[in-house]
Amino acid sequence: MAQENVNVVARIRPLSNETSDETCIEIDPVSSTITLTTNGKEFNMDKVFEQNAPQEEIFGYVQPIIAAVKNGLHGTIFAYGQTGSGKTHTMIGNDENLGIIPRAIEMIFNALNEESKNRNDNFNFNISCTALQIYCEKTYDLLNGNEKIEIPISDIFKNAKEVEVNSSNECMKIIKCGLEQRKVSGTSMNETSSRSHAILTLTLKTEYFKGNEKHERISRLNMVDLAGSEKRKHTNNSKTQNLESANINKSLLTLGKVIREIINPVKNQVIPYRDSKLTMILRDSLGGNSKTTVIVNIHSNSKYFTETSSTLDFAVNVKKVKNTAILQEFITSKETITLKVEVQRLGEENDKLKTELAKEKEKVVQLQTIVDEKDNKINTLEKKSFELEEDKSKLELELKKANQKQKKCEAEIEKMKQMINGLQNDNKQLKEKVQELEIKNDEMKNQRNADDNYERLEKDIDSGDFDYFDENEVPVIPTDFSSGEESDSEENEMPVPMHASPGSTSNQSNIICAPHYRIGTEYHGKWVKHLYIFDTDDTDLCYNYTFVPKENTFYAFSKSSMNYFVCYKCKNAPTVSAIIHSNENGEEYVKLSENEHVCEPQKYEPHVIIYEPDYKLYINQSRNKKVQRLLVFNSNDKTLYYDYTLISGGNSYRCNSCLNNHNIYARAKLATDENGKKCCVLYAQAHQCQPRKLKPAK
Ligand SMILES: Nc1ncnc2c1ncn2[C@@H]1O[C@H](COP(=O)(O)OP(=O)(O)OP(=O)(O)O)[C@@H](O)[C@H]1O
Repeated sequence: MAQENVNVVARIRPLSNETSDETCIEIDPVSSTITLTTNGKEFNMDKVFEQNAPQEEIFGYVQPIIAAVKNGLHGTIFAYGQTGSGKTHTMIGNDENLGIIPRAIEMIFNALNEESKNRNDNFNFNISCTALQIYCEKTYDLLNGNEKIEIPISDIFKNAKEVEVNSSNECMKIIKCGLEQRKVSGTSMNETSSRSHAILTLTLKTEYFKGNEKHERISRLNMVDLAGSEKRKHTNNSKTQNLESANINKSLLTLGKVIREIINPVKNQVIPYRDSKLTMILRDSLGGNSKTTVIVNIHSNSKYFTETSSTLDFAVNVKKVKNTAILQEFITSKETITLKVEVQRLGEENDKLKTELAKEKEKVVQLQTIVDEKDNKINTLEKKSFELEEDKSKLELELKKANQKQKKCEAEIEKMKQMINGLQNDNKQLKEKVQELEIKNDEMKNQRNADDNYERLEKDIDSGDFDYFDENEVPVIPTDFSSGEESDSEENEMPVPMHASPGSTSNQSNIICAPHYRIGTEYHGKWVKHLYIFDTDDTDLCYNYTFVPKENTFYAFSKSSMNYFVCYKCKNAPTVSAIIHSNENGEEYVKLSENEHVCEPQKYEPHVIIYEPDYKLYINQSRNKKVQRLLVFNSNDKTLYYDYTLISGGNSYRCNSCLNNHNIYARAKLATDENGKKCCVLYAQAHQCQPRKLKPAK
């Protein structure tokens, strides 16, 4: 573990085609000395590569570092120099002139593959790479989308993405890809000027077994392409480029300062590696555990004399830095390995258990939450249950009271029912009594009427005012009862309706003369006039027409003008017009136009047939007018009779027993039955009147 100085080589870039292309240095290749022609200052290097030195030659010079890294030592190669001096050309190069980085990668893979083939001690290797850039004092990961990262001083690669690579091609592809994201821009001094420091690191892990021991080596090769320093006076940069330039110069100044302090340490003063990101990364490479080669690139044009002088000063200083490269090998016995494996296994198991424990804890927390929620629910339900119990007790109390009330009410209802029954019975009895009394009253009234009638009748008969027909007499039919004159008719019949002579002017088919019509009035919610018409040939038939009041003649039934009727039976039939005329004898008749009226005439059923000598027809002169009455009684015992009064010229009679019923009228006619026996046939429409006892039988 001997200390050794940082190896410093100078590479002079070819002069450009500038007109004032005059060099400011002289080179002594034997002593590797560069002399500034302007001031004669000499700078001794470990090696000087002149303008035409090919890339292979430069690489050939740094190969020992790469070999050392392959064998387990840390190594660093970095290029330093003013902008445009050829740093990127030296480190990366191009497809035709590969720089140190692609050549180093290829060499490492070839060497390790070769070694792996040749050794028989279970030699194994693994290579990974990282690529960072420092731009304006911030670090970015070129293999991870140029993401900005922090680099802790304890482990500068901690946050960097480390990509395992299996071949030099793969490795170069990845690195090229990363470098495409590097900050590069065209400046007045370099069309492809790097505006950031690029740090590519290969990490090599090798292992082999020797006896019971496992030998592990972990070494790193840092290859750094620094951004170039530039003087303002030689540039015509943009504002951004000037800012970049200021940052580049600042970090390079810090690098120079760190190097000066390494070579001239101040007692009790730490080397200010932390002053810049670059020095933090190069900490091991400068004064630490690394074999380091610095390539100072020089643009020898005399106009860059100051920059060249500064670069050579840096080179001389960095050359004084001493490093101690330590073999990064870790030897482990099999037991230790076994134990390590066991420890690792236990660690993994522990991790697994920790994960499971965390999951279980999470479950417990979830369960606890559920339990808490349930507890809350239970509390709420208990509270509700308690409240419901209270309500239940209250309701039971109220129910008890209500039941008691209901019982009382039921008892009262029972009492009232009994009372109602009693009252209903009383009511029934009273009604029955009332009915009885009403019947008695009616009977008494009837009896009184009958007695009056009978008395009057007997009186009439006794006084001789009362004529009657005997069975051989033909009654005289009055034509005008109001006039009180008797008819001269000598027909041997009871009052029978007859045809009137139609007027000579009338061509109507239905012309009916008095007394074959009758005008009656009925009450159906309002008073309605009826025209009853009898057929003289068949006294059983009757037409019943209802008067239809015409507009402006409301209820105005007139004998002198046309009246309109509808058939009572078929109310929908056409209107029938009727006018009452008088013939030359002064008899009234009805002239009826029965337009298309096909209704069947209503037939009266015989109500009673009275055989001789049981009927009598009287003409009563009482009450200042002649009244024709039909008295019908049993001639044997004189106990039963019907008492009818003739009320119209149509041989119609009203029952004297039910005077109030206007709808009831009767007609009588003398007839001979099939045995030739004379009789009186009495027709009565719905006449329900019972025969009355006139006089007790003698
Ligand atoms: N030794 C060389 N042989 C041929 N061409 C060279 C050599 N050195 C530099 N050049 C050319 O000079 C130009 C600038 O070189 P390069 O970009 O490598 O400089 P740089 O130091 O990296 O500059 P910066 O710091 O601005 O990035 C490039 O076109 C490069 O090809």
